[in-house]
Amino acid sequence: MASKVCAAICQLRVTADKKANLARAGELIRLARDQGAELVVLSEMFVCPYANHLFPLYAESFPAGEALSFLSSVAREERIYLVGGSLPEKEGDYLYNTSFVFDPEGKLIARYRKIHLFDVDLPHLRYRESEVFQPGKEVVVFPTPWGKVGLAICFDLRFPSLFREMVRRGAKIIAVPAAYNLITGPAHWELLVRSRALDNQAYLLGAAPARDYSAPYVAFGHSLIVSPWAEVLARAGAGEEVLTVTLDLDYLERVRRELPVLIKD
Ligand SMILES: NC(=O)CCC(=O)C(=O)O
Repeated sequence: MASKVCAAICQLRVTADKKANLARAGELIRLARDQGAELVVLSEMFVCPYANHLFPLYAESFPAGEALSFLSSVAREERIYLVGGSLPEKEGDYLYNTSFVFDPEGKLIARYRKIHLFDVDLPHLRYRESEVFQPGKEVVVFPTPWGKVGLAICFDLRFPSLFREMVRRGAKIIAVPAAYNLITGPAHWELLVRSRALDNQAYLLGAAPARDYSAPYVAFGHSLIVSPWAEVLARAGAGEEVLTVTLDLDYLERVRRELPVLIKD
């Protein structure tokens, strides 16, 4: 098993034009590849603005769909493991907020449906993802040459037991496509990503979209790559950006050995 992997997050500005979003995602993924990335993560809803009324219009049913075929092709062309952020997935009569993962052959190797839907009633932010999406039911980790990678989406970050379950199943790296906002983002985003890294002694890849004040839901930005010691290894600003960091799995094993909290759980 290889002990080092160059991981990247592509923080892109999402527009209402799906084709343009895919083209831009392709450019940023190629930029990440030029910087050595072998594992690339996109944000939650990288294909469409984050808005309940739009999700059904952009939904795709595996294996058909523009975004799904784009993800598979770019993973194959660039020879990367690609965590395709998330997109609205349609199966039968139901929609899910789903992350699809492709391997360097372009083959689908994992599919995670967001378990904890974003239903909140804050003074300046009311959101009800459950009005359009069904919650997922399955915890997902997938194998890579560097060890197992777990998947969570955005609001899931607030539910530590999900992360602990991924770690029980062997996850060393956890990819979190997300889209925090200007209310909860400044207050909680970094704290949550670092907390989940700390309590699971895992690498966390928190992938956000770039901020766009003209969007119906203004994303916070500030994608993060955090170490098993909860250090921020890379932090994006609010605009478009590619983050790349080499993750050292021997270091992770050292942290878990020297501070053995997981085995006592
Ligand atoms: N899309 C989401 O799940 C947003 C989650 C969020 O902003 C939070 O505060 O949690």
